[in-house]
Amino acid sequence: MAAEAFAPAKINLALHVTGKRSDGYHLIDSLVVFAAVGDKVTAEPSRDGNWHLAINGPFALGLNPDPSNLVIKAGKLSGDPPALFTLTKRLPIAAGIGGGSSDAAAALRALSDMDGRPIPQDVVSLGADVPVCLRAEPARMRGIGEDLSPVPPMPKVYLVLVNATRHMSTRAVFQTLETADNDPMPDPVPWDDAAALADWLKTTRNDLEPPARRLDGTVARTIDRIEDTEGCLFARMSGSGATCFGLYASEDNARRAAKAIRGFEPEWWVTTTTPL
Ligand SMILES: C[C@@](CO)(OP(=O)(O)O)[C@H](O)COP(=O)(O)OP(=O)(O)OC[C@H]1O[C@@H](n2ccc(N)nc2=O)[C@H](O)[C@@H]1O
Ligand SMILES: Nc1ncnc2c1ncn2[C@@H]1O[C@H](COP(=O)(O)OP(=O)(O)O)[C@@H](O)[C@H]1O
Repeated sequence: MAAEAFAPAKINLALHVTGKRSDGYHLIDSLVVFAAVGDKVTAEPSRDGNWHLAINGPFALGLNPDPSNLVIKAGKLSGDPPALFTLTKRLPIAAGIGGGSSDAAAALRALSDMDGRPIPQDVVSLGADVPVCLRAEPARMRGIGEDLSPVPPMPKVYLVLVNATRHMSTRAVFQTLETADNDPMPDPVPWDDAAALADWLKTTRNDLEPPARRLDGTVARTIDRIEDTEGCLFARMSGSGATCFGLYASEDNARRAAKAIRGFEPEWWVTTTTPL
């Protein structure tokens, strides 16, 4: 029997880099939320005993359906029997919104729903973002991504996600970071409304934004476009970029902002969404 799982976009509302491990991985302290926009992964039993992947959707052409795909890697980590996956790729690739990690987590969920197999233990071996993507709920993420703790509920907010459809290498952004030993994120506090969340975010950082801005000039342009829209309470880059988000209190403002940005930049990926 086939099983389907949603792979929501992951957004790092704040991301402090607080250290570096001896293996080169960085310690982070991040407020992560998930959005109602995302990919879809379907799993069904394989007829020939091999793992298979078919990819469709608006960003399908950017990916190869081969063993390097995180969906297949997740499947193999979960063990036999193999499955046939179908991935509907709606999120831009290498974009700082965890598309690959969220697909891997969705593949594990779909397999588990398909035949009851357990979710494997060592999911961080698939990618630092996979543990948080398996939970797919607001969280404070520490360590390299394996240390998760709950945060106060999100207030009603509207997000506009904007990507100039440029791939950004996570590895290159971490390598361009000047200082790894930075202050941790302040403890999250209950946020009454969108304005309170925006005010709190102003006391935080994304330490990967300065190196990403140095690597790709479209990051600054993307933030400028978002900040110029009416009702934008806060704008920042997510993860290692290059997707940036704008935060709004009203759905109308978010929709109008997305329309205005699309008008200026018709080639960019622009979407309105809400945190899950
Ligand atoms: C930066 C973050 C923030 O949520 O998100 P994205 O921008 O990828 O969405 C994540 O830490 C990314 O997680 P993920 O994309 O799974 O990274 P991985 O595949 O494990 O690592 C890719 C490369 O990034 C670097 N890396 C990644 C995570 C980390 N905590 N420290 C690192 O130094 C390493 O050079 C590694 O080889
Ligand atoms: N299913 C997948 N979706 C997206 N990227 C994938 C997938 N499988 C493997 N990758 C590779 O993982 C890398 C990171 O992609 P992605 O997870 O979209 O970005 P980010 O980590 O910046 O959020 C890309 O170089 C991409 O080729």
